Amino acid sequence: MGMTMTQKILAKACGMESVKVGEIQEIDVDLVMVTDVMFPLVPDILESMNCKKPHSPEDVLVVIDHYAPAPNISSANQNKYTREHAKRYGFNVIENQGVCHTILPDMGYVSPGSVILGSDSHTVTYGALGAFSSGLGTTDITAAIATGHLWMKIPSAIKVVLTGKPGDNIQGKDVILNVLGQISAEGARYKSIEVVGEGLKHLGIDDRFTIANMAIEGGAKNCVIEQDEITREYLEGVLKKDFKFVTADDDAEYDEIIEVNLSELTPQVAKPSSPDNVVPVSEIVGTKIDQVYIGSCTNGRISDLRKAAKILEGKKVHEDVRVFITPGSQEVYMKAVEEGLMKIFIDAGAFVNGPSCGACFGGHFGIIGDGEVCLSTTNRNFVGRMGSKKGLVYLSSPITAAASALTGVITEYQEGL
Ligand SMILES: CC(C)[C@H](C(=O)O)[C@@H](O)C(=O)O
Ligand code: SF4
Repeated sequence: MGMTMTQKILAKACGMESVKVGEIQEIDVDLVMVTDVMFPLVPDILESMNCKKPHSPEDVLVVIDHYAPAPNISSANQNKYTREHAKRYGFNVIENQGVCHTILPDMGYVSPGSVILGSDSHTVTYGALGAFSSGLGTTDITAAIATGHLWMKIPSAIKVVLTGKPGDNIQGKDVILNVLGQISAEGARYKSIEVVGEGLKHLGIDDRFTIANMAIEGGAKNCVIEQDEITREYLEGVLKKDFKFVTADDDAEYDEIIEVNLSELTPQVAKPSSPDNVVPVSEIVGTKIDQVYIGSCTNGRISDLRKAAKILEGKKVHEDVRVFITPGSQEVYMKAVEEGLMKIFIDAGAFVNGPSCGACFGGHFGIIGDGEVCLSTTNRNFVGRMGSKKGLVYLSSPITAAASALTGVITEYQEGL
């Protein structure tokens, strides 16, 4: 029986020739990432395990990104605790560099075939480069920190085949929203989503990060995207070591195969209050919005900002709409400054934040009030996700978000808007 990409990675990580769906295996972990939200639990759990010396502290990254810069005194104290204890154990602390899932790949921590576990559910993002990556609860994460390995049930897989060529107003966000609409928020529970097909060659690396990032919104354990020349070019720019692509066997088994024909795909939007509540943008054109948010680990990368800037250039955002731009990382921020994108945003009347998780999870930098409607490029639109429980969040691509920022209502972008 052939293996999927995920099975191949996990087989290698547990030193086996092959693994089967449903088996429980002990896998070696290459990297553990913990954010400021969960890290404060780690020292006590390590104590309770009687672990004085974690397995390999140099392979543990503690990223302070959610409540960064600290928006209030309790976060400031929590971050202080995190810094002190992370350093005591010898972990690497990364702060104010941006969102974990944007910075880890760009810093060269992710390679095809590597096993990365994170305390954050969107750790699935790294599968865009052919890694096995998954978000876990803090107890499991701490066990991996303590021992360097973890038990794992080998997941079955859903294959997503991308065909055709997308139009200019289509981004990775439209692809994954469409997939979520097809499979539902439960559809991939504890499964891998493996994305393949000739349509991939039209999707840049940033689009692929967006797709992998939102696999968790379908309940997926992980997501692996087929690697190709686009992956190679990106990895050659960030990795200092050799890497080898992971491929699925021709006779690998999938629970389900779904197809997205990119030629026919139109801009998609997730309506409140679930990321799988997806309709084409055209169905809800004209819905009034109070705020537009462009950023997060889903859509805070440079190509996202470039696309938004192209639409906003020389224009003014609608007078009734607040527009927040939150780059995913310092690196993205700097590039955007160098390319003149920030000037375009500010001239258009948008507000630019420093890189952070920001308002994505209702933390700070633009949360919404009672009855307000936000069109956001983030990944979740649950009740209360971006602030008030009486607010509503719609999810879209940066192109749709930028077009809507100009009109004050949900808008399908067309040339010449
Ligand atoms: C706050 C944190 C636990 C959470 C996650 O795990 O995903 C956050 O990053 C999110 O996007 O909801
Ligand atoms: S940007 Fe949003 S989705 Fe991403 S890690 Fe931060 S809070 Fe979670």
